[in-house]
Amino acid sequence: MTGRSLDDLRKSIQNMDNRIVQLLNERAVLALEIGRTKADLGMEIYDPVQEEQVYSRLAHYNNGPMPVSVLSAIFGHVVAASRYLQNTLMTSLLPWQKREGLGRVRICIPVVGSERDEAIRQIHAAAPLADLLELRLDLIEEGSLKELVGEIRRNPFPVKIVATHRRREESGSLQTPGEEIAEEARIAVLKEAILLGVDYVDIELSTSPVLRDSLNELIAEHLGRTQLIISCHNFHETPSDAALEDLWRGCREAGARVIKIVTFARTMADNLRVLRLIPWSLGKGQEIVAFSMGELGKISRVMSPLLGAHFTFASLGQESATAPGQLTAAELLRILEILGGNTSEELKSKEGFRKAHRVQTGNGEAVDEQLP
Ligand SMILES: O=C1C[C@@](O)(C(=O)O)C[C@@H](O)[C@@H]1O
Repeated sequence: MTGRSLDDLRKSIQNMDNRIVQLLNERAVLALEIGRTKADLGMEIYDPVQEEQVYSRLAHYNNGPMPVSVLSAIFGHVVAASRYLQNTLMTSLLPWQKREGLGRVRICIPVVGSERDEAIRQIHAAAPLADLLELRLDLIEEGSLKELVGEIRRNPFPVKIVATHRRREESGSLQTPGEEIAEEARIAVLKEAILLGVDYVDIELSTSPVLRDSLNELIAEHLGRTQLIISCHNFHETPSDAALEDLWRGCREAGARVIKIVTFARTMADNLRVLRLIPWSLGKGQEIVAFSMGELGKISRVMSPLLGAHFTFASLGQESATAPGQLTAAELLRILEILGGNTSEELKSKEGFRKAHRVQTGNGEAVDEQLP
């Protein structure tokens, strides 16, 4: 016993909390500075090796009585907060969005870890970078849906949840005999997601109408908290304009809150045909996600949110990409930042960069281009 009164002890704790808040903010300022430097160097925000070093340094420094496991859990949030701030910094560097009055670019990161622990790791790594997390329930073999949803809700970053149990026929992977999950069982998982109050459930237009409608009915019974995404995926080509519009109409008639049309780009022009659907759909008051997959389709993943798509997909890392041509979230943010005209002072001062931006004036003189 120290002999100090409870009030006195609490006062000391309060002072200490205030100091911790101040230190956390000082740390946040440094993290933002690091974010800017990473952006200038074209580095990814998420750096697992560096994060590991933070934890081992702390374990080494720790003299107790705080157990290392608890300290690591606390710093897990601190590190995630830095990533979140760096991500916010990147997205706030998009001046044309302000000019055009467009909404913020929303990024959906799929969670695919086949083992429970890996799925949970991905949730915590992706949440600070994402606006939505897509639980790819067809690719997560272990872990209960309830646990994963709970894990997302408990993480400190506000992210919406998309529940997807992709039909084999539309997943881009080959069907393995005996592996296909019965349609009823697949729908049952999505129903569980609705009962858990996830924000979106994704169901393919090609699913039997009876099963599809049963999802919409359940959503209505639960006060419409969950939004139904009705999706179409074509891993081979981009169908004709008329066929794309037919797919759009099919999704609309099936009661989609958000229509999702994802095709494969065989030519650059395919991107234009898919992207055209976005302003066309928004003009009819219909939320939509539309882009093309594949190497040639990468550009459409960047363009679509700029045209007003409800969200775009990006992966946490290259190894967890769920579709051809999917960029990592860090790559996507970097491209958006570059497109936003934010060129760092350091880069601008480099000779090669200046040469590349030397322009001819009317009288033939070479001068540096005026950059934003
Ligand atoms: O439908 C989609 C889009 C996607 O296939 C892509 O191309 O990014 C990725 C999937 O995880 C998601 O369900």
